Amino acid sequence: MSTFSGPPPLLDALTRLGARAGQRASHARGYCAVGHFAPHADIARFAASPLLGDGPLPATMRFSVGGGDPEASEKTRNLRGMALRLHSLHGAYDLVLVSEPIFFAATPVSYLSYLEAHAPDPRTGAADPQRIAAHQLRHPDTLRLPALLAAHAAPASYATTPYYSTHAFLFTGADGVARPARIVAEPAAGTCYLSAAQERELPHAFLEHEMDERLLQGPIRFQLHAQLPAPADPLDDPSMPWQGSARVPLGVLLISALADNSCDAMTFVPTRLPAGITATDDPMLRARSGVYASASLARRR
Ligand code: HEM
Repeated sequence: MSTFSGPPPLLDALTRLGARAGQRASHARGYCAVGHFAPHADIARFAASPLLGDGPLPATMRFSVGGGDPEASEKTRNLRGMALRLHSLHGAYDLVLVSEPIFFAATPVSYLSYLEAHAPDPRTGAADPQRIAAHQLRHPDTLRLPALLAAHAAPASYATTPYYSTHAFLFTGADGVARPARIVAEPAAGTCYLSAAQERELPHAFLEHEMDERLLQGPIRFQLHAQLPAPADPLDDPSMPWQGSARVPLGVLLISALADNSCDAMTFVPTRLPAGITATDDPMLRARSGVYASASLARRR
C-alpha cells in the first residue's frame, strides 16, 4: 500500500525539471487543433455512454512535446502528446494520450523518485549519475519507457504516430458489464519516425508547419480502439506493456484545422469521463487528476 501523500510533491518535482512560470509544467510546447469524433455504429455494445450516443462530437485537441520546456526541440526523442476533449449536451470527455504504449512509472512513489533523481544538482547544473543509478536500482519499472523512446527517432509528424492512454479504464456496455481496456489512437497515415538525415537537418520547430501543409490535402484521421487485456495484463500499472491483442473499434477522429493557441487555457484531465466510462484503481491515474488541477491553478496565478 502506497503512503504517497498527494499531488503537490509530483508537481514540485516536475517544476524543478525546468518548467516556466505561466506554462504547463509538462508538455509545455504544443498547439491546438479542432475536428470531430464519429463514434462507431456499435459503440453502445461496448460503451453505453449517452455522450458517445450523440453522434459526431466536436473535438478540441492539443498536440505537444513532453517536458516543461516550451522551446523544446521537436526532434527530441521523448513523448509526444495528444490531448482531446469531446463535447456534447451530455458533458465532456477528455483523453490525454502519449505516443508510447507505456508511461514512465508504475506508481506515484516511483515516478517521484524518477523526477527527483533527474533534477539538476544545484552545484553542477546537471543530474547526478550516482543518484540516477541508485534510483534505477530501487525502481526498475522506470527503465522501460526510456528504452522504448531511445529505440526510434521522434515522430515525423503528429499525424504519423499512434497515441495511447497507457492506463486502463472501465467501459460499461449495453449489457451492464464493465470491461477494462486501454485506448489506442492509430494514425490512418501509418507510423513514421524521422530519418537520420531529418534528425540532423530539420529545424527544431517543424511540426506545426508540417501539419498545416498536411491539412491542405484533407483532414487527418485516427482510428480509436479499445485494447482488451490478456489474462495476465495488469489493470493498475501504466508502465507495463499489455499483451492483449483483441481490440474493439471505438470510432474515427478527424482533425480538420489548426486552432492557434485557443486551447492554451484549457486543462485536459484524464479523469474527466462521461457516464459509462470510469477510472480504474490505477494509482497513477488517481494521482494525475489532483496534479492536473493543481498545475492548472499554478499556471494561471
Ligand atoms: C502521475 C503521473 C503524471 C503526472 C504527475 C503528470 C503531470 C502533468 C502535468 C502537471 C501536466 C500539465 C497540466 C496542465 O498544466 O494543464 C501534464 C500534461 C500532460 N500529460 Fe501528464 N502527468 C502524468 C502522467 C501522464 C500520463 C500517464 C500521460 C499519458 C498517458 C500523460 C500525458 C500528458 C499530456 C499529453 C499532457 C499535455 C496535456 C495538454 O496538452 O494540455 N501524463 N502532465
